[in-house]
Parts: sequence; structure tokens; C-alpha cells
Amino acid sequence: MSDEFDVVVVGAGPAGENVADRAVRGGLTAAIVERELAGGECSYWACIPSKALLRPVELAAEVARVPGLTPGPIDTAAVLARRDEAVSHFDDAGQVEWIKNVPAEFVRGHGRLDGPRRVVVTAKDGSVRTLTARCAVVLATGTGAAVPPIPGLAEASPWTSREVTAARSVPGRLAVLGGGVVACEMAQAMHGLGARETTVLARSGLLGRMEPFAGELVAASFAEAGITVRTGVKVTRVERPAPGGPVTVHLSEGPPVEADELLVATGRRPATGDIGLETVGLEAGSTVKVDDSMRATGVSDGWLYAVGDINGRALLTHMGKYQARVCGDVIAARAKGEPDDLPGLRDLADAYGAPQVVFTDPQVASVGRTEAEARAEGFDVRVVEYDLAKVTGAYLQGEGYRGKVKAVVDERRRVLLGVTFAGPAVGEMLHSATIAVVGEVPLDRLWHAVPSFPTVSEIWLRLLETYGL
Ligand SMILES: Cc1cc2nc3c(=O)[nH]c(=O)nc-3n(C[C@H](O)[C@H](O)[C@H](O)COP(=O)(O)OP(=O)(O)OC[C@H]3O[C@@H](n4cnc5c(N)ncnc54)[C@H](O)[C@@H]3O)c2cc1C
Ligand SMILES: NC(=O)c1ccc[n+]([C@@H]2O[C@H](COP(=O)([O-])OP(=O)(O)OC[C@H]3O[C@@H](n4cnc5c(N)ncnc54)[C@H](O)[C@@H]3O)[C@@H](O)[C@H]2O)c1
Repeated sequence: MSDEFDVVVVGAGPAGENVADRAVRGGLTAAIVERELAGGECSYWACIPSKALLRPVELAAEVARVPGLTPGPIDTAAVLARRDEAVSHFDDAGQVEWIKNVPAEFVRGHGRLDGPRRVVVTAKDGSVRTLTARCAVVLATGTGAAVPPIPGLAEASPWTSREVTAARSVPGRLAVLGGGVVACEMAQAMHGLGARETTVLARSGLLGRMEPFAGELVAASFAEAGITVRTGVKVTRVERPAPGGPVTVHLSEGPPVEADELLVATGRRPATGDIGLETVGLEAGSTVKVDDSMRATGVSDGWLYAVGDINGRALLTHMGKYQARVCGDVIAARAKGEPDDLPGLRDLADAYGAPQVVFTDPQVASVGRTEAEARAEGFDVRVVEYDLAKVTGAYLQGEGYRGKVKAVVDERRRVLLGVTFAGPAVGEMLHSATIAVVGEVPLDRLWHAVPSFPTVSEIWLRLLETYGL
């Protein structure tokens, strides 16, 4: 068995798998190293299980809005069983088979760089294998949950995204630290699946990276559902006298929160602490900065690449996979001495602003720049907003439909810089906005893209009319 390949990929998450696939399609050989489960965080402890937990909660909320239907109680055990099925019962045989069919060599073990073009893989049994890359090494090791240095927090063994998405049961009282995407989605899921007291503790508002109205609508919906949101609070200390027993969260203001479980959802840190970055002149523990062809900017000779969460561009599966397609293709082009500067060989999408859907009720879906970002970048901005509930198609979705849309227009070119939707099931509408933003479709042309009646997509007509067309 040869230990020399054209490309060696470290990390078999969605990004790493797709690099290997594209490089092999381009005529190269590839090996892919994975220390845990092929499929990565996304398949077992992130996107897939979280959405499996959220879907029945979302559907129950939808049903409750339609007169004549009454949602029955959610069978939590059945939901957890379907989640288990969605994560293949933590068995990656199917993904390993997919990698072998690429065909790429699958190597199980912890990969570490050992100088240029060399990756040393240590298996669980301690055996060591050294892989050499003729063309490129691609790092795709992702991120892990960041746990802030709050007194008593680490000792309290809190849940992170891993434990909550893999939960065997729902805690009666759940405290959630953080106000971002993981915090909002998992507070919604656990509350909908039976937590009787759910308290979100956020430094500022919810979903702070998005348009402010989105977090406000989610907070209003949480309040109606009985989820407590305490904003503007700082956690000063955490106590859990008995392992697995109740936990007390002390705050900068107001009474402490007592809960049966504490979920920490305060962002991510790159999984680069122990992958040998220092052996090639990079800093261990940091993100790996890349150019638009995904090549690491900090090493000479251009043999090192990094895709997915590890490069810090956009912590989203679809963006990691997109970067991976660019990366695999550009490595193949360079290996064959073909032009490497075609449009398909550059990451252009991240600069527009990545599309993202937050699967709360209401959903939040956004692409491109927020108003604040567009203004900070000096665009000639005009904002158009519309109450989604006023669209006939939305009214027909059920009683009490609430939602809003905001479009950010570059007045100079009359194109969209960003769009944010908030409302039930708006996630499926996002791709229309992504096409308009990334395609830089002029508003006068968009006017001729006629939305069907009576769909919620008629929001496009209302936005353009409000703009003045
Ligand atoms: C709770 C949660 C929900 C999410 N939901 C969504 C969503 O709905 N939609 C979305 O787009 N994004 C979502 N994300 C983000 C998404 O999970 C990540 O963007 C995505 O997993 C990144 O893919 P990746 O391949 O870069 O890394 P990962 O999926 O983290 O995969 C990295 C792989 O590398 C392996 N690895 C690490 N170090 C080594 C090493 N030294 N040697 C060998 N292997 C190694 C790991 O074991 C892992 O398998 C969610 C995240 C969380 C936490
Ligand atoms: N549906 C989706 O697309 C989806 C779902 C989940 C996660 N993700 C991705 O995963 C990434 C990680 O999500 P996340 O929610 O962990 O991160 P995030 O960056 O979205 O949110 C982190 C939150 O923690 C707060 N915070 C940070 N440090 C803190 C501290 N010391 N004390 C109190 N609060 C603190 C921040 O203010 C913020 O509200 C996101 O960037 C997102 O792109 C995507």
C-alpha cells in the first residue's frame, strides 16, 4: 500500500470529503484522514441532529396556527429515535463506503502535519502511518465548542452543542448561555420537546450577527412559547455541587438561575491545537487564513490549503462544501498545469455574504450584507421593508402569521446587497434572494420575475412596489 498521494486531506467532515471527491474527479489520487467519524460534526452533532429535533417542534407550531387542527402532544421518545436514525446511530460505515467509492483512501486516526507535505497519522492503537502529498495537503479539521473561562463553568461539566444534539432525554429546567444560532435553535428544540423551564442568558439581543428585527421576532415568539430570555446579563459564576445535579448560574444582574442542565453555546474555536501547524510556521490553535483559492497564505511554496470552518470564512456546511469544490478543482488544475484562475476556481460567494437559515419558529433566513454592514462598507444604501403577514399567501398559512422582510439596495447600481426574511418556513424562500444578490440582478429586471399567486413569494412584488417600481 503506497503512502504517497497527490492530495492528503485531514478531516472527513463535509468540507474534507468534498475536496477529496473533486480532486479525484480532476484525475488526482487522494487520502483522507479522520480521527472520529467520517461525516464530521455536521452529520452527527450539528446540522443533522439539530434539524431532526427541530422539525416536529416547527410543525406543531404550524399546525397550531391553522383553525380546525389541534396539535397533539409531541412524542419525545419517537423524535429522539428519529434523530438517532438521522445520525446513523453514530455509525459512519455509509460515509466510509462513500469515500472508498470516490475512490479515495480512508485512513482512521489523528492527523498531524510534520513539516511540508507530510502528515503523520496516529491510530487509536498507537500505530503510526506517514502520508506524503505530491501536490497538496488540505486541512479541514473544523471547530469545537468554545467554553468561556467563567469561574466554576468547566467544573460544572456543562452541555455543549454535542451533548444537546445527542441528548438521551430532555432536562426539566434548561439554562442556555449565549444568544446566537445554536442557543436559539437548541432552546427552541428542548422547550418544544418538553423542557418546562428554559432560560436563555444573552449578553445582548438574540441572533446578534443578523438584522436586529430578526432576533426581536424570535424573542417575541420565545416569550409566547414560555421561553425566558434574559438579555444584557453576564454570567459571573457557576456552581454544581454534585455531578449531574442541579446547576446554579450567577448573573451580573438579577437573581441566579437554577437549572437541571446548562448548555454553553458561545461560539466555536478552530480544531487546530494539535495538528502540527507549528511544524510549518503557523500558530497552533489559530484559524488557517487562506486566499480565494483556499491556499494558506502563511506558508511558502503553495502546498497547504484549508477549507470549511477551520479557515473562519463562514461557519456553515454549505459554504464549507462550496469552498471544497473550489479547492479540489484548483489543486487539480494546478497539478496539471492548466489555467488556475477561471471563475469556478475562486471562492466568490463568501464576499457577497453567505446564505444562512436559522430553524427557529419563526425561521430567519438571510443572505448578503445587513444594512449596518453595507453602510460600514460605504455603499449608497436604501432599505426596503415589508410586513410579511400582509402578503395573501402568508395570511393563508394560518392565523397569527408574523413575519418581516428587509432588503438592502445599492442605490447606485440598483441591485440587492442583502435580504433578510423572518417568518414561518421562510428558509425555502432564501435561494431566490441568493440568486438575486449573487447574480446582481438589477431591480428593473427582477420586476419581470413574477411570483405566483397566492404564494408567500409575492413578497418580492411587494418589496419592489415599495421600492417604487
Ligand atoms: C449545533 C450546530 C448546528 C449546526 N447547524 C447547521 C446548519 O443547520 N446548517 C449549516 O450550514 N451549518 C450548521 N452548523 C455548522 C456546521 O456544522 C459546520 O459549519 C460544519 O460542520 C463545518 O464542516 P467542516 O467539514 O469544516 O468541519 P467538521 O464538520 O467539524 O468536520 C471536521 C472533521 O475533522 C475531524 N478532525 C479534526 N481534527 C482532526 C485530526 N487532527 N485528524 C483527523 N481528523 C480530524 C473531525 O473529527 C471532524 O470529523 C451547525 C453547527 C452546530 C454546532
Ligand atoms: N442553522 C444554521 O445555519 C446553524 C445552526 C447552528 C450553528 N451554526 C453555525 O455554527 C456557528 C456557531 O454557532 P454559535 O451559536 O455557537 O455561535 P454564534 O457566534 O452564532 O453565537 C455565539 C453567542 O455567544 C455569545 N457569547 C460569546 N462569548 C460569550 C461569553 N463569554 N459569555 C456570554 N455570551 C457569549 C455571543 O454574544 C453570541 O450571542 C455559527 O457561526 C453558525 O454559523 C449554523
